[in-house]
Amino acid sequence: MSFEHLDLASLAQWRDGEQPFVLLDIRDPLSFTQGRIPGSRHLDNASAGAILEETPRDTPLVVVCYHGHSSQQAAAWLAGQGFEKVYSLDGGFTQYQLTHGDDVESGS
Ligand SMILES: O=S(=O)([O-])[S-]
Repeated sequence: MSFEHLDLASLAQWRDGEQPFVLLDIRDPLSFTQGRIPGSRHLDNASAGAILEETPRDTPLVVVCYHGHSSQQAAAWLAGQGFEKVYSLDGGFTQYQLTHGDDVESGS
C-alpha cells in the first residue's frame, strides 16, 4: 500500500468533477485558519481518530502540506491505515495559493 502524487491540474479536475474525495490539510492550525483549499479538513493528532473512523477506506484522500514534502509521509501513513487511494498534493498549499489565490477559504 502506498500513495500517489497529484498535481494541481488534476486536483482542479477532481474539484470540478462528481467523484467524492477528501482534502486533508496537515499544516499548522493557524495556517489552516488563515487560508486553505475550500472544503479541506485539518488533519492533526487531535482530528485523526475521528477522520479515520468516519471515512470509508475507498474514499480518495488528498493530503496537503506547505510544499508537498511532509504530505508524502502523511499519505504513506494513511495508506497504512487501509485507505486505498491516497494522494500527496505536489507543490502543497504554497503552489496552490500562487495559482489559485482567488479560490482560498479562511476562518475556523
Ligand atoms: O510541508 S513541507 O514538508 O512541504 S515544507
